[in-house]
Amino acid sequence: MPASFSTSLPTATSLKRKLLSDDDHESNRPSKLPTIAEAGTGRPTRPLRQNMSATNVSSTRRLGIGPPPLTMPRPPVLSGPPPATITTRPISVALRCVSQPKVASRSAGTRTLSGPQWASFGVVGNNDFRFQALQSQGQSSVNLRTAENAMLAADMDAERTKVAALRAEQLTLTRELASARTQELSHRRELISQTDELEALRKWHARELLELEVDARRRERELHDANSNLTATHEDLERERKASASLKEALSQQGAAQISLKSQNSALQAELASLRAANDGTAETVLTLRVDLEAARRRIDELEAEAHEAEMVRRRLHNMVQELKGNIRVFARVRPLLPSDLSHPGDEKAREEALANMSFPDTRDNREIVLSSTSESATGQERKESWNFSFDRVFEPQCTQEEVFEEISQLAQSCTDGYNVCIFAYGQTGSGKSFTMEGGPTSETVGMIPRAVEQVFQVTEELKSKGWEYALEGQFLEIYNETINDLLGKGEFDKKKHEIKHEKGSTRVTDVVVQRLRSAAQVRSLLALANSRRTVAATLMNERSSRSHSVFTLRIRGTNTHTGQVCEGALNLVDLAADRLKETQNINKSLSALGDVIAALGEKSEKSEKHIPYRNSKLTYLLQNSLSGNSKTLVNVLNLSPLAAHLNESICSLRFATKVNNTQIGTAKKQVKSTS
Ligand SMILES: Nc1ncnc2c1ncn2[C@@H]1O[C@H](COP(=O)(O)OP(=O)(O)OP(=O)(O)O)[C@@H](O)[C@H]1O
Repeated sequence: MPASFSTSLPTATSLKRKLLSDDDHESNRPSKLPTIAEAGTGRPTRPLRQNMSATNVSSTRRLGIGPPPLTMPRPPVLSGPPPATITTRPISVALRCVSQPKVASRSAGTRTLSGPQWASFGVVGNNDFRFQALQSQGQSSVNLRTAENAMLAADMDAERTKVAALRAEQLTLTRELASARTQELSHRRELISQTDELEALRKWHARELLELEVDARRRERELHDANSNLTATHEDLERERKASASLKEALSQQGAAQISLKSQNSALQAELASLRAANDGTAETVLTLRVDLEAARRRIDELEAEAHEAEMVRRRLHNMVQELKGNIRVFARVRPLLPSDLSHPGDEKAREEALANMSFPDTRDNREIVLSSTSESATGQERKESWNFSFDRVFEPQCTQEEVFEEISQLAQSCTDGYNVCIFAYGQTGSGKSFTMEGGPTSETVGMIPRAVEQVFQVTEELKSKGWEYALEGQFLEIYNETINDLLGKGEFDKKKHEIKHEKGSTRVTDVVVQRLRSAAQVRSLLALANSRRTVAATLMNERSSRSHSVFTLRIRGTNTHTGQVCEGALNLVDLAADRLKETQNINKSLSALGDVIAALGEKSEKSEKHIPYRNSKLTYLLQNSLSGNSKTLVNVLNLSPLAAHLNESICSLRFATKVNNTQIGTAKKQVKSTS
């Protein structure tokens, strides 16, 4: 580890620092050496012999043996022969003799006088003698001193020689010391360079170690990746093994199946061979049959052409029949008595009393209705009255919707042939107009509008095979108080202004929804929507439903792709309102306007210049195109209440219907154009 490595090895810097500190130490070392100054004084601090032997040892150590030379004091090396034993004692003794007034030891020829002697000398009183003695004594001491000085000078010379020798030796030692220091310095430099080298090596090792660690980590990661790859591969392998096992299983099953197929194949091959043999036999038959088929196809084409011709004939005949029946037809329908008509539905007598006296004498053609009543005259006599009416058809209370529609369905066929058909339902309130036109929710009670639409779709579907393509459109309007409302619009009753426009033989009402019709089911949902809107409007305004007319218009445009013929027809299904306020006095305004238009149309067929008052009501103006011209067929379904209480109103309605029924408005002609 690099950390342990760095702690175990001293750094180069620390090592250098140590070496430099040693240098400083060494630089102080000469203080430990004997100083020249001391030697110069002539008073060496140590005995020379000792010094010399120490120098020798030191020299020996400098040559590489023993402890490091720089740490030990280095005495001067004496290169010369050991000096002669020199004692300073005689000199010091001589000097002491010179300085001292009395000399303790004298040569044998000298006599030393004591004090008492000097005293006795004077006492004797011979001054010359004493002077001579003293003079001789002085002379001898001068001589002595001279001799001693000569000896001292000789000693001094000898000492000086020694000092010079010592100085020479010191110089040599100094040089040696300098060379030793140079040597040491070079060693230290060497050591520093080695330390640097060591440091570089350590760094290199540290780098190497780091790289090795990085490499080791990378390898560890690679190993980990390799391990996970190996695991995934193991899993894949396991899956593959399983798949392989299941494939083997499937293969063995396929093998078994193949074997059975092979056997089946060989059986089939045998069968094929026999069939081929049979086929060869029938080839001739096939050829004959093909010829026959070709002849049959030609015959079919001829027959289809004949069928088309027959269809055209059928249409002509159908419409001739309709025309012969009259282009104004009136049906009277009496609704059954309802439980809601009676205060006590279970009471049979009350039931009989509630019912008006109605009879239907024409049991074969069902064309008659007879109403009768018994009243008391002013004289108190019983007065019997009866009213007999005859129409194209009278439906008794038990007649079903289907029976009523049978009479109308032929006219739906006429619409697809290009005729304009108007079917009006009218009668007093609660007589069953809505029931007749729209009907109930079940398939038995479905009214004339849904049935007629269904019929038209059915016919257009059948005529497709004869080259006819039809486009159907529907609109549903309400006329209330001479205002038109769109029952398929947004339900904004009596707010929007809709205008009736007659252009090129067709009628258009502005701003109303004209829905493209694709199925009878779609028409049913449109009728439900219109009814819900009418109900909402009726809830908001009382009596509205009995005063508003509804007009459902189905426009049919057919194109024959074979012949290019185009025919346009319209089916108008009108639920006429009965104004309760006026119905007791007269028929309501729209109905009377309709009666006037029909009457004028009847007169016009006799006098060609007759004015037709279409504009007298919104209803007649709206239906102008369907009422005028040669393309019209009118059906009036008069609904009657069975109640005795409504007898007068019923008679009134029956009279109006008779008036309409007696009108002839000319022969209807279909609207056929040619695109070519
Ligand atoms: N042929 C019928 N068979 C059974 N029920 C009938 C028949 N005709 C009418 N009804 C019932 O008589 C009631 C009144 O009929 P409907 O609402 O059709 O009269 P309406 O003439 O349209 O009345 P209004 O003018 O007030 O709208 C309804 O409940 C209806 O179901």
